[in-house]
Amino acid sequence: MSRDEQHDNGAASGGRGGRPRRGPGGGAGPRGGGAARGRRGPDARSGIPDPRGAGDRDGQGARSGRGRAAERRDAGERRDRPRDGSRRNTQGHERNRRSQHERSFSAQTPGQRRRQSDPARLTAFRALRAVNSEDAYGNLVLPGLVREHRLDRRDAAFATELAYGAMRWSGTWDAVLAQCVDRPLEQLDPAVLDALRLGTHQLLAMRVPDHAALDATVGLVRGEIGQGPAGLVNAVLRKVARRTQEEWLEHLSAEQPDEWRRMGIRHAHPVWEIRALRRALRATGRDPEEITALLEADNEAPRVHLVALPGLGDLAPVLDAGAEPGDLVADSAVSGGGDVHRVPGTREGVVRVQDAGSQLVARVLAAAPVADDTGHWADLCAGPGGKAALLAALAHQRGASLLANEVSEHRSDLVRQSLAPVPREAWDVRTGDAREIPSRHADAFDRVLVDVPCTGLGALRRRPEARWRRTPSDVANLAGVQRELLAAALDATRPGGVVLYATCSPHTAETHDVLHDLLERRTDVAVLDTARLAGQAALPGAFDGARAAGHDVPGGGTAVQLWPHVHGTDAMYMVALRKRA
Ligand SMILES: C[S@@+](CC[C@H](N)C(=O)[O-])C[C@H]1O[C@@H](n2cnc3c(N)ncnc32)[C@H](O)[C@@H]1O
Repeated sequence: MSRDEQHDNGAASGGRGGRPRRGPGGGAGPRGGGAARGRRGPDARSGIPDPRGAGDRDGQGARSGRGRAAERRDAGERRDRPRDGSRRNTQGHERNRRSQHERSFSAQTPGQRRRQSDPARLTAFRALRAVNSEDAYGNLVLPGLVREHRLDRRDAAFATELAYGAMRWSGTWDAVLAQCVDRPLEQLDPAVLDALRLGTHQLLAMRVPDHAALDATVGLVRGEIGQGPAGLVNAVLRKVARRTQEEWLEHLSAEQPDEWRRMGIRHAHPVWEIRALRRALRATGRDPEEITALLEADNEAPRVHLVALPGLGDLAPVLDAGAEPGDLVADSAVSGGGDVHRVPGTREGVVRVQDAGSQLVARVLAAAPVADDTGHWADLCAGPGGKAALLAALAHQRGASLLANEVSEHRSDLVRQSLAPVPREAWDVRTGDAREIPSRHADAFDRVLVDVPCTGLGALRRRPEARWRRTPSDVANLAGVQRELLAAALDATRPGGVVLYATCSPHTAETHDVLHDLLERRTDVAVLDTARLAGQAALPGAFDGARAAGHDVPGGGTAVQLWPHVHGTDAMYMVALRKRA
């Protein structure tokens, strides 16, 4: 199983978190709700991910974000609810009689009647603590905690939605909490603040009855932190519960000084990222007004894309098992749900989870025309190895071989693991700084992939906490190494060979500006028509009409920018360059 979706700077994974409910306008607000009181309108979505995907190690999200458990709960709810909208059970007794202004819920949730914290909420709490106090990656830490707490599928799905949801929406929930706590949030014990975020997510974005969210969160705090803070948490969450999600969003939005901040609240993204994403849409020829759709897509759990390594894996059993054929690249599929580790071929590593955008990157490099290809290919920034495995399999089919380089020892090990299913003669792994490669391998390779370390702003669906962790200074800090790695890639490429510069960030400082600076400095490089290469490497029609992904590059040639809301992939950027003879 590829782990390339799991790690920072790569097409990291995560997205098992459930998707927040769609807002009244169809947007993915944390808790849409239609009518003002409609916390759970008839079309509301549970936001609870498919429990069948909850334990997958790759970390990609369950496709629907909606699980059997939620469906069972809904089914129970529908049985109980007569057409007149009152809530009667099968014996006709009316239950939960409330005024129109009170909230109603259908879900039975883990620990609903327990006074102490239950394992699902404890798991979510520990995941959130690890992320916020130890800088752990949510999508890496949660699966281990789920195993440690021996959660069944339903509780695993609940814990996942709760943890990922609280991570994803923490900026918005903090704005809510700031109005309910009588002191600056920074003055709270960080563990208490995390518990409040979890409680708020249950109250505003999940099908958890108020009393259950309150009791369970207070019980959690009592058990994990102490009796003192339990009182504070109780009082604060009662204030949170006085408004619906939509009412909170309206209220907070009305206080914002401008549209950027309103968007930030409503779509749970930092303002600087919204500005950068909107700028990137415009720079790549798309309508900047697509920003809302993009932010909503970022808040959805990604569909689980699978790839069969060419010549090694077979998609037929995967499709027989319920997956759908992918619509972007050959040999790909979209999981139909369930535990991807049971998909035939995953155990052997010849079928693996990989975002279709990442698959396309490898295929574009392999498809670029190179006269007299001598079969020397390189991947300069290979860890953890997802693209390297696909490239090596493609190389093997052509009698070529891949040098997969990675600076980190640990990630080099992951690259080796990832490459293991590919015949050994088709690859080698080097551990070291790619910027040193030209000193030993100048003008050596026919095809070079340089998938640079980046902010990962194109992979926010997979990494629930990443958006709040990144800062504009990260962009500036990465600028130098991105330029140096691209220069090294060109120096390591033989005249006539091709370099593919790729990044899973659409930020123009990591895409357009890097390319622009290179073209200013070097005369030995020509930008290829990357859009055409991508069209040839992709399935027919993949980029037709509104799905077009290419845009012109100053001075000639094109680059490709994929988008989650358009292509259903990470926002991968790629541009192919020919080193002039
Ligand atoms: C975006 S990730 C690559 C993802 C990878 N291509 C895949 O598909 O699995 C960038 C990688 O570059 C590595 N890296 C960062 N600086 C590097 C350097 N100077 N030389 C080589 N690798 C570097 C990082 O450790 C990280 O593993």
